[in-house]
Parts: sequence; C-alpha cells; structure tokens
Amino acid sequence: MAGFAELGLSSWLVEQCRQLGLKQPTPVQLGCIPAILEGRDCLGCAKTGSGKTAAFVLPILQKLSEDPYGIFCLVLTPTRELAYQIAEQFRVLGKPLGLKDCIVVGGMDMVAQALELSRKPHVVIATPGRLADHLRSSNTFSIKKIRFLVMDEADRLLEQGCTDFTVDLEAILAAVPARRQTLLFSATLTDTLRELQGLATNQPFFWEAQAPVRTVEQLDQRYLLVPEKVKDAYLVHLIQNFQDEHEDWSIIIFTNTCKTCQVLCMMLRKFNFPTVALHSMMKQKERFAALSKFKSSIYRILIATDVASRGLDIPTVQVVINHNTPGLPKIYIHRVGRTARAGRQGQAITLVTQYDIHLVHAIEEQIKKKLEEFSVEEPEVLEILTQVNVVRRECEIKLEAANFDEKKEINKRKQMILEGKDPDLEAKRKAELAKIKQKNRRFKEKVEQALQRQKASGAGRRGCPSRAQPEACLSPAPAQGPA
Ligand SMILES: Nc1ncnc2c1ncn2[C@@H]1O[C@H](COP(=O)(O)OP(=O)(O)OP(=O)(O)O)[C@@H](O)[C@H]1O
Repeated sequence: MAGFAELGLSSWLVEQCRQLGLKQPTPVQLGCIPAILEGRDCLGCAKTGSGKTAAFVLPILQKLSEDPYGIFCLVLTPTRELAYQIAEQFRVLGKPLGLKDCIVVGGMDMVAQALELSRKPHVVIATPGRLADHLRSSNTFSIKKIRFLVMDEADRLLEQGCTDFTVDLEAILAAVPARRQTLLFSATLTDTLRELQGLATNQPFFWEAQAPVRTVEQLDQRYLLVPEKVKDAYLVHLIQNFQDEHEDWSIIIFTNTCKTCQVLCMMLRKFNFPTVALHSMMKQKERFAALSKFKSSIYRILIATDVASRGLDIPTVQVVINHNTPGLPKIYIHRVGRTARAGRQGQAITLVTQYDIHLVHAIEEQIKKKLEEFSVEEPEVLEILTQVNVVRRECEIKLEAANFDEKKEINKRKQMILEGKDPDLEAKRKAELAKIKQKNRRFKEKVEQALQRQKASGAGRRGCPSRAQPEACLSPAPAQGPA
C-alpha cells in the first residue's frame, strides 16, 4: 500500500504525519491527495472518522509551502467547534511552515477577528455567517486571491436546515476568485451532489468510498423500543449500567431540542452522572468550556443537540445514545459517527418510541444495515421509573422558572435584528407560511381520501367517476389547489 510519500507529499509533511502517528494514508486520503496536488477540484465522500480532514489539509499545506501568501485558503464549516478542530489540524501539521491561521466564528469578538484578518493569515477557517458579516462590514481584508476554497460538511452548508447558510454563502462566493481549487467533503455528500458539482467545475474529481454499508464496520448499532413516557428511565438505566461495567467510559447523548438537552443535563446531574450540555442556547465560551471538559474526561457524558452531530473528533467516545430517533437518516449517520472513529470500536443505541418505527426503517434503508435490538432488564427500569419522572419534572419546573423559553425567544429576535430582518415581519411571514402549508396539507388529504374512495368503489377506471362521487374527479382544479 502506498505511503504518504508515494502520494506526492514532501518529506517534511511525511515526517509531520509520522510524528502525529499517521502511518498509512486512509482510503479517502489515498484517493484525494494526488488529485488535489494535480490542481483538480475534489468532492470527497467517505464514512465518518475516516480522515477526511487530513485529506484536504495535507495537500493544501504542500501547495502553501511552495507559494506562501495570505490569504491562501478559506475553509468553511457549519459549526464553531468544528472550525477550532480544523484549525488545530492545520496548526499541528503545518507547524514547520510557521503557519498563520485565523478562526472566524460567531459568538467571539468581531473586532479582534477583523484585526487578525487584516494581518493576512495563510488560512482562514470560518462559519459562513460571521465571515459574511466581516465581508459586508469591513474592507481591511480580501479573499479575492485565495487559491483554495474548502467546504467541510459541504452538504450541511448547502441544505436549508434550521440554520440556513444560503445568503451568507452567496456573499462569500461572490467575494472569492473564479480561478481557485474547490474541495468539498462530507460523509453524506450524495444528497446535494448536483448543487455541489455546480461549485466544483475545475476537472472535478469525485471520490466515494465503495462499501455496502454506509456506517463503519466497527460500530455496533442497536435500537431500544421504549414507550415515550418512560424514555428517561431507560436512559438513566443505560448510563448506570454502562458506568457499572466500564472503568474508563464516555458517552455522547443526542437530543432534539435545546430545552430537552438542558433538562436532561440537569436531571442526569441529579443522579450524580458527570454530565455537561452543549447546545446553541449556551454562550460560546460555555460551549467551548463544556467541550473541553468532556474531551479531557472531567465529564464523562456530553449531552448535545445536533450542533455536535457533525465532525467532532473525540477518540474516547465509546457510546452514542440517540435520545430521540433522528428524523433524517443522514443526521443519524453523522450522530453515530461520533464513536467508532479511525478504526476503533463503538456502540450506538437509539431510543425508539411507538411513533418512530418508520424513521428506523428509513435509517436502515439508507445505511443498508438492520439495527439490532438492545435488551435491558425491564424490571430494573420499572424500579426507577417514578423517581426518574419526578426528578425530570422538578428540573423542568426549575428551567421554566429560569425563563428558558423566554430567553430563547429574545435570542431569536436578537439574531434576526443582527441579520437585518424585522422580527415582527418575520413572525407574520412565518404565520402566513404555516397557513399555506396547512392548506396544502388539507388539499393533499382531500386528494388522498378521494383516491381511496375511488379505489374502494371500484370506479378506478380511466376518466371521471360517476356523478355520485364528484369529489373523486382529480383533474386539476386550480381554484381548490394549494396557494
Ligand atoms: N492516516 C491516518 N492514520 C491514522 N489515523 C488517522 C489518519 N488520518 C486521520 N486520522 C485520525 O482519524 C480521526 C478522524 O479523522 P477526521 O476527523 O478527519 O474524520 P472525518 O472523516 O472528517 O470524520 P467526520 O465525517 O465525522 O467529520 C482523527 O483523530 C485523525 O487524527
């Protein structure tokens, strides 16, 4: 198998890899590094924890060493924590170059960032929102001459999720040169492949790991069917067992909202589990502190929203617990990918309620693997059920008293004002949108009912059915159609 030197990397970089314990290139590195060194755009799709970061950091550092200037490379990434992690890889691998990097993320001092940017760092690692803010408000730096544009977790940057990067990305893409190398990476690139191909047009090289299953082999994937109302008792039981059976352990638990994340964190602490929370309602400094305490094993449990589901590389994590079944298979893939990284073993347990079974089927179809059932001693869970529910309720009351929801609303309004939007107008727009959606839903239901009636009455022949069921005629009727 080819080593790093055979991929065309200089001896100083090969030595850096050796010092870091990277002996052999991983398949994604083997595939992508030569193409990037040749000057081609690259779309790299490989499983979580397979070394995608070094697959772009190494060739960029090589090119930078041949023609050093600032700003040479811009890396965009969806979360702040990930930006710091990528910067660290650049720093460690690029140490012999005296690499200057600059991290541009929200929640940190904007003036200090502007100053750093004006000093022409070699590499800028940014979240799109904050970088676009700098581009709009300052002319002390330029990204007009960058040689490399990297989009890590590229599909997330392009999709329109709860954080929509579209407007900011447009501003950034308008400010970078057309002649550049574009590198796009993710474990789930294929969903947005067409949009991504529009970005990488310079002899694009597409690399995808060929594997029958989309998650790593070392990952033991389980589900646990639990009634909604007793979910938390199962969670406490799982953690207790894990703590009893392992000496050195660490778990990430994913939840669907900031509020659940906060309540569960408080609850688990009441049971004396060393837990920290990570969600977007926390101040940035608190987020960094939480993550660093978890990384250094001061806390054994990190309870987080999907802000932590992508990219975070914490080798000690042995178990991922999904407190809610992810609504999208790709969210599942990224969440469970926080364990079993770089060849290590890991386990993922997804709590599934009676309402989520269809979501599990969708996940299994995407990952091309069946989840196995995780068995627990139910009497033991029942023993702690009342206590867990009482403690959870107490925590909820405490959080409500701290005006958590109100703070969330204020934060949202602040964010909109910062984005130049009118919060009241936005609320009106949202309400109108909800109305339209409801109308659409009703229309769809009507059509489905009509179809079913048509089927049941055996009148499913071509053309409009009998006069007795006029609503079953499904020819387009714009006046009734969705707005
Ligand atoms: N050639 C290599 N040999 C051994 N370990 C490696 C090698 N390349 C990278 N690693 C290690 O593998 C781990 C995972 O790498 P990385 O974070 O780049 O994964 P990824 O593919 O970006 O995952 P994700 O999709 O979750 O973001 C890191 O700890 C990294 O140091």
